[in-house]
Amino acid sequence: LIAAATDRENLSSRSLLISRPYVIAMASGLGEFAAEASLAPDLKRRLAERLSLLGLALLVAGEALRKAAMLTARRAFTHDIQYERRPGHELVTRGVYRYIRHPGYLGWFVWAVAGQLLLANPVCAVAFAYVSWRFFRERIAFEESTLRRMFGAAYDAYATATPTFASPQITLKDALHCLYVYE
Ligand SMILES: C[S@@+](CC[C@H](N)C(=O)[O-])C[C@H]1O[C@@H](n2cnc3c(N)ncnc32)[C@H](O)[C@@H]1O
Repeated sequence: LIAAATDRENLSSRSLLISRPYVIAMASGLGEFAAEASLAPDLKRRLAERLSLLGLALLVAGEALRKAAMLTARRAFTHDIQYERRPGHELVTRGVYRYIRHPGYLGWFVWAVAGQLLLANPVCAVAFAYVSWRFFRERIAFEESTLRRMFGAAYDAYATATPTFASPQITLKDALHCLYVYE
């Protein structure tokens, strides 16, 4: 509905973001839930008591952040990464984009992991976090190379002043190394 309201011209069934990897990921989540609930129901209940409320809160927060990003960027929030600057495509640095680069991706990331916490699925929660973090790290690196070409020094200044969550410069190995060194 928000995609229809903000960028009706480019609306298609692809706007629903339902791809093969997405269906496989969701099926894995349901599979883990069913397997654990039938093999170890008590453990699953205890896990759910600890994780489900947190999962629900994060699910709502992630979804709200993504919707806020779409409503802020409007027509700049295209489904596919743009290679060339379209007429009217301005650099968005207001609203949620003031606090973080790629709030839409962060919202999706939080929403995806939170769904698995809500289901009390430890294996899929870790797997979703790892796979989607890697995916966004690569996508952000590519998207930012196009944004730098389109907006030049203005994008450099924005990127210097505003952090992002899956920095193209930091790998998971680097992040774990920092945790190990500074713990
Ligand atoms: C699916 S949208 C995702 C937007 C952003 N990465 C986010 O997570 O909120 C992808 C399009 O957004 C555009 N885009 C990303 N950040 C932008 C910004 N700060 N200002 C203008 N356009 C942006 C890119 O050119 C790309 O075509």
